[in-house]
Amino acid sequence: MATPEDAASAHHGPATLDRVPIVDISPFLHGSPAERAAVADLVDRTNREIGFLVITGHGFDLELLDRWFEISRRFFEGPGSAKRAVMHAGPTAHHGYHGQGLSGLAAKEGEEAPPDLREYFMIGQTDLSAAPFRTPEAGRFHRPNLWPDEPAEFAAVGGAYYAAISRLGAELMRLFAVSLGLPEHWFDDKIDHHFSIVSSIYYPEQKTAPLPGQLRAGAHTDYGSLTILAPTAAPGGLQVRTLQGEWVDVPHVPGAFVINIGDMMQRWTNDRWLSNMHRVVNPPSAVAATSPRQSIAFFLHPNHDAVIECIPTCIEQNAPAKYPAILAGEYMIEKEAAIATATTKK
Ligand SMILES: O=C(O)CCC(=O)C(=O)O
Ligand SMILES: [Fe+2]
Repeated sequence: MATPEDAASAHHGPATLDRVPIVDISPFLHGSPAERAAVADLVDRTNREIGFLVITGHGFDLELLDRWFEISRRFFEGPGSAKRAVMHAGPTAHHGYHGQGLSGLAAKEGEEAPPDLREYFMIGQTDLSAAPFRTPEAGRFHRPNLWPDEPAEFAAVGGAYYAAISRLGAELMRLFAVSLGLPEHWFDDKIDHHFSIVSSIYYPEQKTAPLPGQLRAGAHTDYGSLTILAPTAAPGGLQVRTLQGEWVDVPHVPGAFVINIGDMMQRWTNDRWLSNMHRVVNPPSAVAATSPRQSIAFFLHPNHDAVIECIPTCIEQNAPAKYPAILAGEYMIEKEAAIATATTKK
């Protein structure tokens, strides 16, 4: 959203974070008020200055994560016909399989962008029987999932992952609330019928050299409130751009998640927090032909009818509210329309 240069001049001197911190959040989940406040303050600083953090001590079921990686890998390594059978239905219908596209993620940032060297599968809410999912306005955001027949456990494990990571997402929103000086439960009723997406991503081994400028994932920002990413330890990984303009590797810590802020959260916080640029680089050529990579992203999108307007604690004397109120769903529709325009201009 805002460029690092904008954010740097708005808020910071030179002593800003130049790497992604690793934060143990268990004192927030289980500690005393003072321990909770210490984690929350660190998270506020991190979200202002780099927009990315690596969290340990989150208590997530890592066996479920491993299982989902394994089932996903079998799907991606399986036959093309099985993938085509669950192809997503169109540019605004995300659920299902996405093959390598026509242009990369960086196209929406106005860059020339050859296709990203990846494919992915997107899952939304798995049980749409509750009333908030059944209104006419909700339909656009809550489509039925498409499930492949093979691997047989795909739907069960993918659905279990969606439910479990949604619970961690809600806990992190509580941590964010405290970090912003809000009551802990401030976001709860804004995410109780969220339209989040789990994206299981596969970056194949590279048998031929990438085109000039072609990456596993081009430089971009995420759109939602927060992203929870589980990467595998493979060469050719995630990088984030610091406020000083350097690309730095996001450290890989076994069993940890990478958390980052999306554009909606930057807007919600009146640009106090940074939705930062990141990308996935190619593996070194010596190992590229034998180095596939996987990651699993959870994009937390609040309720489609949540009002995104300047959070009260983010209005300061020298920072009046910058953006008009907008519904989270409308915001995403505007975003998708802008991206469609940017990518068809190429
Ligand atoms: O695979 C990764 O490490 C990051 C993927 C990503 O940034 C995205 O899909 O938005
Ligand atoms: Fe991303």
